[in-house]
Amino acid sequence: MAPTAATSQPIVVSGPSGSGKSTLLKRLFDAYPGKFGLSVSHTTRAPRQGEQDGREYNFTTKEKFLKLVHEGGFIEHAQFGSNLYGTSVQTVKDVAEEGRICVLDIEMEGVKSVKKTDLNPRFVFLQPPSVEILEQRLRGRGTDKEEAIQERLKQAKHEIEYAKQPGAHDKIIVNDDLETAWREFREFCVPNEG
Ligand SMILES: Nc1ncnc2c1ncn2[C@@H]1O[C@H](COP(=O)(O)OP(=O)(O)OP(=O)(O)O)[C@@H](O)[C@H]1O
Repeated sequence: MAPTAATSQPIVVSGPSGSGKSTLLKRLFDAYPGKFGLSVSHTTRAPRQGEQDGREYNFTTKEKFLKLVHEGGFIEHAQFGSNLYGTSVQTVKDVAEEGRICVLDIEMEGVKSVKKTDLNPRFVFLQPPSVEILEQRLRGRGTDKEEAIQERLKQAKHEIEYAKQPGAHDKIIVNDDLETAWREFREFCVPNEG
């Protein structure tokens, strides 16, 4: 069954690490069960506590990852720190075939690559109120080592610069007050619900 254009257009959610993507996506999925589906990314990084293969990520080896790259299996892939991350074409197709709106949670290089495909998604960028607040949130989350935090902050500055380019995103949401950000995010993802 072919979904209608309005329902099949994927949504690309991007923003620096720690900008609140997971927080807002969790709310969205809880609020609208069955409506959206995440494309599960591939990664070569080790699972964090509580993460499940095939749920947060498809955890894989560097060798298998590179094989899929050669086969043209990724929409986008990028290296962050010493780890590879990617979104496979197949996982996006899998979501659409289930009749869900596919949500892609990807970073800047991925956003640029998706723009080269024929997926025609809508792009929303989550922006931290400032780099200082982003740093506080990353520390508060307690999942990253100092080196990783510094790497994420450096990358965040590039993402924020890129987001300033006209046409980079359809919507920029500053995640200052969480409730305000949630309202804006929900309105973007589900435009017709008052
Ligand atoms: N508006 C907000 N005010 C205060 N804290 C927030 C807000 N939004 C998110 N946070 C907190 O900031 C931290 C980072 O948020 P989250 O893990 O959702 O980021 P992320 O963009 O998914 O990061 P990653 O890309 O690394 O997975 C979390 O501890 C979260 O609870």
